[in-house]
Amino acid sequence: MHKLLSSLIDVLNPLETHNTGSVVIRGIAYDSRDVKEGYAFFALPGTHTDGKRFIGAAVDAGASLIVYQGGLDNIPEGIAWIKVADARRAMSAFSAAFYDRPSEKLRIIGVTGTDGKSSTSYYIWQLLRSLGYKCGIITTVLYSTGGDAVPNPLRQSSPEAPFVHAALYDMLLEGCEIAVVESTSHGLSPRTARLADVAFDAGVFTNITHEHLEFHGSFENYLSDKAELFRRLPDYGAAIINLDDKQSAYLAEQTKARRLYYSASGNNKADLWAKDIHGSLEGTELELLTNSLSKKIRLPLIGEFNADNVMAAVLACKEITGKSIDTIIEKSMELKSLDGRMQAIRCGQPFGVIVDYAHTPGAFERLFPFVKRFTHGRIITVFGSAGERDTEKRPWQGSIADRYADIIILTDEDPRLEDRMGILRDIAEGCTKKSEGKDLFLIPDRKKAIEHAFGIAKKGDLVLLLGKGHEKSIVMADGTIPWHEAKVAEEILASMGYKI
Ligand SMILES: CC(=O)N[C@H]1[C@@H](OP(=O)(O)OP(=O)(O)OC[C@H]2O[C@@H](n3ccc(=O)[nH]c3=O)[C@H](O)[C@@H]2O)O[C@H](CO)[C@@H](O)[C@@H]1O[C@H](C)C(=O)N[C@@H](C)C(=O)N[C@H](CCC(=O)O)C(=O)O
Repeated sequence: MHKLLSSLIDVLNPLETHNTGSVVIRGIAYDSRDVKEGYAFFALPGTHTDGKRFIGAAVDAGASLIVYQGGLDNIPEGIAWIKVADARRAMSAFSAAFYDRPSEKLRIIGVTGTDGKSSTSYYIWQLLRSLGYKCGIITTVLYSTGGDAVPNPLRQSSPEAPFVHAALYDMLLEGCEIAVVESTSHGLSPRTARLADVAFDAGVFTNITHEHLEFHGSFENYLSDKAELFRRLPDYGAAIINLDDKQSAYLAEQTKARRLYYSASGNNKADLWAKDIHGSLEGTELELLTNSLSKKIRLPLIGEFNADNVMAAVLACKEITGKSIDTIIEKSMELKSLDGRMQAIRCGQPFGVIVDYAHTPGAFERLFPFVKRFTHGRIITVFGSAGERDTEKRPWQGSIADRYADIIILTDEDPRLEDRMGILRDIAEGCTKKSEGKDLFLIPDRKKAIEHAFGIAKKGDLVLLLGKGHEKSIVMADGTIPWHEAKVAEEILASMGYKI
């Protein structure tokens, strides 16, 4: 694919331009290591370094255009360059234009919230497919441009704008009508502008609790960044809101779109509400109600919180397709859960093992009381907290686990450049009822931590492995190591003599 720069230049709102006549653009990169012949290189300011330091490398790799913000000491000769006010914002607009604004030709459903975004997105995608629609999906866990979903190749949930628009473009080429885009607060934030030029038709809000305050600065900013999805909806669009969340009124005020509410707590002011939710480690039974319908269903999904996710998905599908809610609810009984989300590991061992991605206080508050109800023995939990991310949540995670778990084993999640033991000590501050060495263990090496958990687990106990879920790596100070929590758990069980 290629385009003349002259057909794209206006969307950049250039402050200064140089050599921009008859330049051909063949792709877009924000990392010099990804630049190929004819690419536009966006030099982005970063938290660790500045993209402008890599302009030389981008030129050597064949870049035909450099876009940057702020001052530049060595302006390269013999190449086109454009100075803009905000390089990330410019990259978003440029990416949308380069790929012919694919989001305007698809019906786009954005899903935001602290917890449940990926599952809800996946349920919407599955429901749409079972209703006969061809659709794509971009989530933390998986990704599809029209065919079967494959694991997300990136470590980002909301990827950078060039990836998003390229994926939406591929979806159109493959004949998709609808796309489901998991929309994180990072992606929606004007500071990253990753989703700034995606034309959403419907937005789903799952819930909001404490997370990513290292990035947003305050809960108010975090909430406001999430609300960006709702501000951006057109008046003919649909805003699907969890009525049970404290921020539902705020979210509703932020949009001119039609508002639809769901409630898992049985609030009949909602458009769709649930009652008699009974979960077990096998699935979830509940009754779904609207003003004109009541339907008892069984979801093959573990975790009562899935009632919220499924109701959100049902309403989103109804709004985007116009199909009857009855038909959509019927299809929800065949939904599959995401890899690493309440995934039971069964290798014949006498204790239970569940792998889940829960890594926020909100997710802990939902998960622990649920599993406690079905566990006759002890709860042994293994988890950590990400380095260089929200530090305030660490003791909070510890105190929730302290209330419900009998034994806590703290371990690496993604330490990054932080001191590994320091992170574990921060979490341990919240575990006031436990004593180190007795029912609290700090074992940074995640494999050793899981081995320890399995080693002490007895018949009837439940071992909860939290925080990694589907993720395929652990980010350490000196690089990334491959990881697959479910496989590691199975391998350790196999070494103990338990095999499927
Ligand atoms: C903390 C954060 O947001 N980091 C993002 C940021 O990285 P950074 O600021 O560290 O970049 P940097 O290392 O300083 O480099 C600056 C620039 O120089 C470039 N560079 C660097 C080296 C080189 O040799 N050549 C080169 O061109 C880099 O590609 C970058 O564009 O800019 C990068 C490029 O745009 C992003 O990929 C990166 O996201 C990383 C992967 C990340 O982990 N982001 C997380 C926090 C995130 O966005 N998470 C949310 C999930 C939220 C949720 O769970 O709800 C998400 O949507 O994924």
